[in-house]
Amino acid sequence: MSTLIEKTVIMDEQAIRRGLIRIAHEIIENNKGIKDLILVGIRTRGVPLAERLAAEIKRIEGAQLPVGILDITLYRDDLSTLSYQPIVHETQIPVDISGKTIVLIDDVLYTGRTVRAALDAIIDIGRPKVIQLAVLVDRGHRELPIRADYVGKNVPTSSKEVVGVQLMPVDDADKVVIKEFAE
Ligand SMILES: O=P(O)(O)OC[C@H]1O[C@H](OP(=O)(O)OP(=O)(O)O)[C@H](O)[C@@H]1O
Ligand SMILES: O=c1cc[nH]c(=O)[nH]1
Repeated sequence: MSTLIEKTVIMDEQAIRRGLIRIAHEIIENNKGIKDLILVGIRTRGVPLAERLAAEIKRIEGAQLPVGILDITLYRDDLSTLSYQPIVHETQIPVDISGKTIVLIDDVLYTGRTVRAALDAIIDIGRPKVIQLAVLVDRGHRELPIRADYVGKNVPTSSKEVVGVQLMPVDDADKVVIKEFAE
């Protein structure tokens, strides 16, 4: 059996914090303010990222943006082939999304299939004016025509590697590591 071992820390607590501060500024600048913006975190670790971005935007602009939580489990394109029973968590979007600008937030962008599922989940709820995407790490290897509008760090990876994001309070630290399977 092969195990995943940690190879390199590519973002520590400070790098994550700085990346999120930059993304918060970019979101404000790109949208010419924060009117009609809703931040939506994709479970699992998109949720603490959305909360941190909302806190940063509040620090800059003085207003709290609505923060939603999206569970994409039922929208996965491999749902029918899973060998286990997936746990479906609740989606919570606190406001009407019609005509609004949604910033979807996730920790890692890889094949793009999670984001594809998130787009379907959002469009089932309502018809936003615009959907943008923010990710902490873009590691490449896309299988769908999806790109992020805001990226904390672009990390070229081999397909044998795994990017592991740890974020409090889900995890007991804030860091991003590259892991690889050991024989
Ligand atoms: O672009 P993709 O190939 O879809 O990969 C990216 C997704 O993979 C991870 O989620 P995972 O399914 O491991 O669930 P988790 O966030 O609950 O850990 C990560 O959090 C992204 O959501
Ligand atoms: O490396 C990867 C690929 C998908 N999802 C992750 O969290 N890490």
